[in-house]
Amino acid sequence: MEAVVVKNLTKTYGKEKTVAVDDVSFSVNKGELFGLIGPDGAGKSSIFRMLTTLLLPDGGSASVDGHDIVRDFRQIRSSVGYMPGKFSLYQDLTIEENLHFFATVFGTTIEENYHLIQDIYVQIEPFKNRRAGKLSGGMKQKLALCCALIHKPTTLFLDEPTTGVDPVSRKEFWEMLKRLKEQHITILVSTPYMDEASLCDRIALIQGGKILSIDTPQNIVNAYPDRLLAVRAHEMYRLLKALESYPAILSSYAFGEYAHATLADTDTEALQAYLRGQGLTGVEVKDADVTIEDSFIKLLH
Ligand SMILES: Nc1ncnc2c1ncn2[C@@H]1O[C@H](COP(=O)(O)OP(=O)(O)OP(=O)(O)O)[C@@H](O)[C@H]1O
Repeated sequence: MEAVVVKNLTKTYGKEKTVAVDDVSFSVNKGELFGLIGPDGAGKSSIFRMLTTLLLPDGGSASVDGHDIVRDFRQIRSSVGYMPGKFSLYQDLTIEENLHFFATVFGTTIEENYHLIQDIYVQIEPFKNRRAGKLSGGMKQKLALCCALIHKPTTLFLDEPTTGVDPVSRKEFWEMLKRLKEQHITILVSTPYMDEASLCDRIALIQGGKILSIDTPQNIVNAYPDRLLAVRAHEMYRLLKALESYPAILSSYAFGEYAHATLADTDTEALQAYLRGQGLTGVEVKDADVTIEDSFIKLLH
């Protein structure tokens, strides 16, 4: 059963008609954790804002729980939860007041749906009288998630929930999402962090308003067409320069302490000899495990 269906959705901005979302189609199954993965400006927020009825599309159509995003905006607004990219809560209200406010707006109470937020809320409850503006990034994020959940949405839209959040809070946040999935809530999450892609059931890789690929993270990685090499030497900058000028090179880029490279041939011995011939020391060439980031880079070219 599909919770979200997007067909040829398009959005342009301004007189110049900058295309932010370009003929995008995908669907999300009920109870799925679906990720929109792409860099800043890829069009993720525009898609989420159209699906939550805050922005009108210029073309195409979409539905959430069978409701059309233009015609049935009222039903969608009462049934979805949305956590925008920028912190959107009332800075002058306390944690408890913010939560109470959101519950009241949706005609419910904190008590009625407390079971949904309990796991998350207990972590910020000791500070419930602190104003939202005075919270740390991780705490703000937890409060925003509680506020987006308090009316028991069927579908949750989380726009870059972990941007600017420390690594420990990021990990905790994804664990919270896993637990929410068990409550049968459909979750759409956007992120620029490629390492978070593997935590989703399925992902759409997006760039320049276009979807490059949609599949499970594992299938996307498995579809990588080339043999990927991890290459190391004592001097990274010189290594990258040498790789660029290697005759059989197809692609090369820095990847942590290694360079990742693909070749037109399979002769890694010849590559090592070439690099040593260029005066590089500490040369190591081995097969690399393909990551979503490698797949993304490949799809971009
Ligand atoms: N209100 C607007 N007016 C003009 N251009 C806009 C507007 N909102 C977004 N854009 C442009 O549309 C493109 C897509 O932006 P969008 O915010 O949807 O991307 P994103 O993937 O969510 O990235 P970000 O993390 O930067 O928000 C970008 O080029 C952006 O500059």
